[in-house]
Amino acid sequence: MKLVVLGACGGIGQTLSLLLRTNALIDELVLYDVVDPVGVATDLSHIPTRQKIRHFCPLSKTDDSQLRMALQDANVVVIPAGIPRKPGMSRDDLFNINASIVQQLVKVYGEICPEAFLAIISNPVNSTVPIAAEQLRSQNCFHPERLFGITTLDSLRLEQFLGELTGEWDVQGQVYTVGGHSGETIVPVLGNWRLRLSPEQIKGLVNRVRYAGDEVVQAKQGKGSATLSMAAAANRFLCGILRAICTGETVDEVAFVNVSRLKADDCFVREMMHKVEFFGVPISLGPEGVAKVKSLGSLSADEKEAISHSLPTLCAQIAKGARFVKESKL
Ligand SMILES: NC(=O)C1=CN([C@@H]2O[C@H](COP(=O)(O)OP(=O)(O)OC[C@H]3O[C@@H](n4cnc5c(N)ncnc54)[C@H](O)[C@@H]3O)[C@@H](O)[C@H]2O)C=CC1
Ligand SMILES: O=C([O-])CC(=O)C(=O)O
Repeated sequence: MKLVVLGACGGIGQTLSLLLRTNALIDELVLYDVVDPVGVATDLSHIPTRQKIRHFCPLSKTDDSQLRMALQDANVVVIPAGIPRKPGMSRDDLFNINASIVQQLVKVYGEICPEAFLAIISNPVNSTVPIAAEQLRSQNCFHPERLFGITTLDSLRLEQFLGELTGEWDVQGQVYTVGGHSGETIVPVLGNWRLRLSPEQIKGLVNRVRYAGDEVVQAKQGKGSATLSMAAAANRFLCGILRAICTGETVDEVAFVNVSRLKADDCFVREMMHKVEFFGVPISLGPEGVAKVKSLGSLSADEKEAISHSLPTLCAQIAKGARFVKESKL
């Protein structure tokens, strides 16, 4: 199993690579960054595992030969490349820089390893994932069941903040977020836990999860956004993908995916799939990618309303990503 990290020298990339270094399902870990990853790779290579570690960096601003080599025969590709926010910025403010970074990396992915699972971390996720999809469509190699925006950090935060309120932290899978990855497009789904909380507690919890990214951006005072918790979130998600590919088990995850062509059991989900092309949903993953969208269970009136409310913003951010690719000269 070969896993490639594109943007491996950043705050997320380094921490995530550390976590992946000890994953026994990975035979070859490849680090790629425009900043030479030789130091990070050498450092990680002293951690004893049978995993092979390799590193690549472009030879010049226009060189893509090293990226091509990095991606050769990849099974899983994760992209944390791109700039992070500073206080006062929205994730959408990152669009102008990160859109081109993601598009360029995905173009080469499409040429070299379009069958690999592709997981995108770079913000704004609500637009970078549609950018990847549109770029791959233009190359006739889009596999919607293998493209993911990683929104796991929102669910991690929900689990943690719920734990702080209830004293119960072992709630993975019982609560999660759906929708997108920005402000009001993040919709926490509380399942039976909503019965244990007062309306004020629910309101406070939902608001904290939605704006938890800002909490970290402000605390880091201009030195970036969440890196350590994001690396933990991406590691959780990638461990799920690796298990699904390597063991053939069906694995449950939540991710921002192209819902319009997926199977779903739930009629609420099916109805929503007609209104929006990409949405964060609970999914069952198999060795070929997303097998189906899982049911959202019984939603509260507020959760349903929040989902409806998220759709116009999400649709606009998705369309912005697709338009960027259609108008680009890449
Ligand atoms: N999906 C999510 O929940 C989250 C997403 N993020 C996003 O992740 C991204 C990365 O964040 P950090 O690691 O904190 O940033 P960082 O600035 O520490 O690292 C980014 C890395 O990307 C590299 N890079 C830039 N252009 C590249 C290219 N063309 N090819 C390869 N590498 C390239 C940089 O050299 C740098 O090493 C940001 O866009 C941030 O907003 C951050 C937290 C959560
Ligand atoms: O807030 C940011 O810019 C980074 C991010 O997506 C998060 O922490 O959720």
